[in-house]
Amino acid sequence: MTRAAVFGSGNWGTAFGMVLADAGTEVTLWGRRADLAEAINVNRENPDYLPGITLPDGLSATTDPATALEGADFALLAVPSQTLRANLSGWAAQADSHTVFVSLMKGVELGTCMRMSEVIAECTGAGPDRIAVISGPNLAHEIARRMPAGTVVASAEQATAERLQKACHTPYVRPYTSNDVIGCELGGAVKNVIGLAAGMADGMGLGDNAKSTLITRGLAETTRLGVAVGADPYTFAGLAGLGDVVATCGSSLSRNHMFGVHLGRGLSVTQASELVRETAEGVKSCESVLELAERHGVDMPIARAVVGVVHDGHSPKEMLATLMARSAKSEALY
Ligand SMILES: NC(=O)c1ccc[n+]([C@@H]2O[C@H](COP(=O)([O-])OP(=O)(O)OC[C@H]3O[C@@H](n4cnc5c(N)ncnc54)[C@H](O)[C@@H]3O)[C@@H](O)[C@H]2O)c1
Ligand SMILES: O=P(O)(O)OC[C@H](O)CO
Repeated sequence: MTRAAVFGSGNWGTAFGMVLADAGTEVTLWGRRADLAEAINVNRENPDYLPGITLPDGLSATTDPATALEGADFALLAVPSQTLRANLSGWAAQADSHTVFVSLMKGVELGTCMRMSEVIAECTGAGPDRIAVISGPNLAHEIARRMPAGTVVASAEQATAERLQKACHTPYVRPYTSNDVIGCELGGAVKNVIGLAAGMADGMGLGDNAKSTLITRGLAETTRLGVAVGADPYTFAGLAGLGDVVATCGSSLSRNHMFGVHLGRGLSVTQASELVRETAEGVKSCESVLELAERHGVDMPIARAVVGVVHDGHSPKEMLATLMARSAKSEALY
């Protein structure tokens, strides 16, 4: 039987643990809190993140990373992107030499501008055949209710992608394989930044044309960055690109979207953080995405405008004025 350790018992770690278990994979969920692990094991529920959802039998929880990793074919990582490096320094040595590390995260590390698969490679020493990424339009609360979705399982090694695809294929999750790890990761990380901008537009009541324009031009600048760092531009037309940006920008279940809505309604970053208490990756990753773009000489006006609001004290109205005042140009798709 395939075994998986899932690190992070928040929304996505728990929901994706359910997917794996429903696909017949034996899952051990790691979390920091003993009381939450006990609630999961005894009550078959994660009351903090997915209240009212009964967890499948093939899923148990622990606070001990070694127990989670014992015999694991896959170690799936669903912690905040900015803590991954510190987390892996405590866990990596306990993994078997064959364990495949899988990023479920959608962020870029501050300071280094590394994608999560790059952080994994550096911290674990795993080669490309032992690294994978899963990304797509996957709102945890819908998946946990077994509502249908597609997703992308990406690894440089096709055999790794196919093994992981099998380990998470259920009647309600349809995983597609890809070899474009860079494109899938950047699609996931940058859509959170676009989601913040679209949320601000919604919060300001700017209408569907404005939001659609942000989605489309946001995808263009995401693709521009992706191509500059080695991604396949077509990946951004797929589930990990277009698919995810549409789900994020359109859903009130998206934390990034809702964070932006609060800002657009006039709340401060501190007030929005208090309302959206869960991980909204774009709030931090907008800075690392923009820095990555600048390192590669790529223009990302929407990401720059989001950084202006979230970190430099600009108002969403100023963001709108800045974006609309840009000089006229032809519509390059990236
Ligand atoms: N929620 C979704 O719908 C969804 C879907 C796809 C991808 N993701 C991505 O998955 C990742 C996790 O998101 P989430 O929704 O599960 O977030 P969450 O806020 O629901 O859960 C985060 C988990 O990480 C834990 N955590 C926080 N700080 C930690 C630390 N320093 N060390 C170890 N653990 C720590 C928290 O206790 C919690 O269990 C993010 O990168 C997110 O973009 C989320
Ligand atoms: O809640 P968000 O904004 O982190 O989005 C969740 C997923 O990434 C959507 O695919």
